[in-house]
Amino acid sequence: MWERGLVVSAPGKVIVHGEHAVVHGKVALAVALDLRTFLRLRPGAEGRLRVCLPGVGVQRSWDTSVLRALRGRIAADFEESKSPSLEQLDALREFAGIAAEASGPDSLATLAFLYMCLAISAKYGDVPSVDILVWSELPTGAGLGSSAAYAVCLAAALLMVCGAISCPLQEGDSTARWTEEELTLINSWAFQGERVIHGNPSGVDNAVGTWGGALRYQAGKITPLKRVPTLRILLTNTKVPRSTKVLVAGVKEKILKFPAIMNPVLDSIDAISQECQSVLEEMPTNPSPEYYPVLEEFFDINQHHLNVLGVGHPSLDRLCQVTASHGLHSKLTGAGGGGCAITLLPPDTSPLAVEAAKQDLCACGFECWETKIGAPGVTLHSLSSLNTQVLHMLSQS
Ligand SMILES: Nc1ncnc2c1ncn2[C@@H]1O[C@H](COP(=O)(O)OP(=O)(O)O)[C@@H](O)[C@H]1O
Ligand SMILES: C[C@@](O)(CCOP(=O)(O)O)CC(=O)O
Ligand SMILES: [Mg+2]
Repeated sequence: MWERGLVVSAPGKVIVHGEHAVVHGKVALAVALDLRTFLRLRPGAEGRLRVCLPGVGVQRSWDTSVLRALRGRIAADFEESKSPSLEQLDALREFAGIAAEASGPDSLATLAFLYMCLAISAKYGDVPSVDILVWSELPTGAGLGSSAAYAVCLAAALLMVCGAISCPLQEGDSTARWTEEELTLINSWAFQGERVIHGNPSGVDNAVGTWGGALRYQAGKITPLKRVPTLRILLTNTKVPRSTKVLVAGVKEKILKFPAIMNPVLDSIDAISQECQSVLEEMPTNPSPEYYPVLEEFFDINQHHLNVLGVGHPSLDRLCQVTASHGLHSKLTGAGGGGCAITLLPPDTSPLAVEAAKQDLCACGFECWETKIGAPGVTLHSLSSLNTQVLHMLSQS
């Protein structure tokens, strides 16, 4: 089974409420999305580690002996609970030929890969001779947690290859998942990968990528939501690029500059997340329209708060105006500054209104699609269980 290769996948996410505030210890509600990142793991040439990341234009390979020597130089103490140090990241940048100020997707993805590979192999085994290819259905840098899905896939694959977690797929199985204990380890290492990419992540994205479903997240505490109704959600990508790292740093700066003004905003976002959780948990599985106005008001209020935090964007204002003109309510999701927004589609919305809203959004140059939420977390797949598009994308090298 291993000779032919294995595939690990992890879902993206939608933050319903609590983005940014969650970095400062407040509550966030997040759900896994039915768009996934896939990682193909194959035995490589002896003594070579190869990584191919077509989504960010990276194709690199290294001698495992060279990586082992580098690991020896920066080993300090790699732990799943310990942040990558500035010195370690500088050494990895120098090794990979990445300029100190480089923050492009290719640089961050290579850096996260090298960090996770060296740290995990230092703790659990040897630098593996493997070929790794990562391909994603998720847009990169659009607020849907592509960085976390990437880090979760890498953590699961590297921990498995180093023997720190089992390979749960039995002959004949199409998919398999790991035990709670193994998932906890995957999540901790994925968090370190997110740290390389985001600087100061809250951990909510990697938690959803690992566990899937719908959850409440606060300061590292993950609580699955008791009941989640079937909600119809329209996802719209403004296609305006932005970096989570830069936006998170901007919010921190604003809080430090105006604590008395900004902290109440964070508290209010926290209250929205908590109220929204109560409303969702009280809703029946297929809720009738009268449950929706309060959820719509929460969207509107939070969108204003996120603008106050400085993570809005004219494209997002436009998006909210377009959907409002069809009686629909939207808010940004993820880091903002462009990227994606979510629009609630109550069951009594006429199909014509939804179609008209979609057309107007597309006319703005945005891309939108309806989505299912609550997908499974990190999963191991047999090759034969994957659809042809995924197989095709994973066969490039
Ligand atoms: N498929 C992928 N392959 C490699 N790296 C990826 C992939 N998807 C995301 N990344 C990494 O994650 C970064 C985007 O993360 P971020 O700015 O947090 O946006 P988001 O998580 O909202 O998509 C990219 O710059 C890249 O380094
Ligand atoms: C802004 C934030 O709350 C979510 C970022 O999500 P994304 O990277 O934009 O998908 C940051 C975090 O929670 O780490
Ligand atoms: Mg991210």
